[in-house]
Amino acid sequence: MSNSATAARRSAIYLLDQVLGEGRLLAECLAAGAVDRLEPEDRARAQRLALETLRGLERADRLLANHLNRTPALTVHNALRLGAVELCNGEAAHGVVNSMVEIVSRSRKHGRLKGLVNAVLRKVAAEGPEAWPKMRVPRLPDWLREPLIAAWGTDAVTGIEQAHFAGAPLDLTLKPGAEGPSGEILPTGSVRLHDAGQVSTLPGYKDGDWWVQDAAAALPVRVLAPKAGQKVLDLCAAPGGKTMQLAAAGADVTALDVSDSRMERVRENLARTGLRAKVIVGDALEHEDRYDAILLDAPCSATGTIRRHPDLPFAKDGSEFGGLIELQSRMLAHAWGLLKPGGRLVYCTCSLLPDEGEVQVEEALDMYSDMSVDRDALNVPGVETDWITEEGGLRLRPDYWPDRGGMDGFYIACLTKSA
Ligand SMILES: C[S@@+](CC[C@H](N)C(=O)[O-])C[C@H]1O[C@@H](n2cnc3c(N)ncnc32)[C@H](O)[C@@H]1O
Repeated sequence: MSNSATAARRSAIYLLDQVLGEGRLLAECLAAGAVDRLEPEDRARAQRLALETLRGLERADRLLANHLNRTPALTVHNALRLGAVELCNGEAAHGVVNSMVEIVSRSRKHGRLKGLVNAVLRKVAAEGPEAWPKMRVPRLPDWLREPLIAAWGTDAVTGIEQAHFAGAPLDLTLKPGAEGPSGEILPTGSVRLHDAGQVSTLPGYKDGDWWVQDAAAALPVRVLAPKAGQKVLDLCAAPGGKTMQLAAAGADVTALDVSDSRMERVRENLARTGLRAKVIVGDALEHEDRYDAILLDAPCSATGTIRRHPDLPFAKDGSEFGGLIELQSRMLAHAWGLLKPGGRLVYCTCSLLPDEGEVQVEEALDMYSDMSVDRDALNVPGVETDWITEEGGLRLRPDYWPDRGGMDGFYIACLTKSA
């Protein structure tokens, strides 16, 4: 058994402890340096193992419950969960079991449970791989499942859960005229790679020919369709996928975000791709100027991104969503004031909850007499008419394009201000 495989597993267990015990998002843990001491390959492995375990958590818990009289301490439970998922995904039993026994035996507090870990994982190794594919697709927790069923129906939520369990391929947005790695060209124009490997080693990365951006996330700028030279504000810009699209279209872009560290990513992305934008760190609600077009990609529950962030349903409980919904409507009101008469504003969120999408736009249309929806703006390649909503927005869900590998959940609407 290699030390490096065990180190990656130990870090994966730590990440699981943080998500499932402390309610922290993986992105927060990684940004705080949780796996920085590992070699790059082991770092990637630790992250992949944590993600796979969270995706398969319900199945792992069901298998383990057959062999546990009571639930052990969280970190031992997480070692068992990780071991069960690896075993059921075809990893060799001796490596997984020995590694988990070693990790638990080194714990001062839980070392005495190494025998239990050994016995339980051996049983899972014997029966798990055959049982695994017959088990139901893991469900979302009720706090999220129930409002989604109320919004989209049970069949749609089952499809969304299948998409979450399958995970996400890697989508790229190409700079106009650039060539990217060869992959599937999606109807909306993004390039999809099903087995991408390490992003920074793909052809064209260093030359800045493309950037990683889910196909759904690439649509708001296509809907806004900025013209060269137009003065455009990207109001919540970091890490900058949409800023780069706006700049690549030749717009005069101001990118604003409240987070200094996230804005650093925008600067790096612009430098890598050779694109230009004015970068401002500040509060969207305090920004003053006038623009021809505005993109408001508002902070939201991010419930549309669970394919790539399976930690979210475990780290969150919905308690902060009310505050986000209020912030979205204040941001939309402020952004509306920054838009010139005759201008266009795209409001979007990577949320599956209508309160952060359809309802925000319906309420805004009632509130502002100079606001109307531009349905024609949704006439972009690859957008299906079924995705267009009653109030004239675009609803995207992870269960769409099931044969292609799904897409992020998103809501997008183009609002025009009377001249
Ligand atoms: C959905 S993300 C934006 C993603 C980005 N548009 C992209 O395509 O890469 C929402 C962003 O809103 C920012 N944000 C949250 N509150 C803000 C505020 N009051 N003013 C400006 N930005 C804010 C967050 O820092 C976060 O980067």
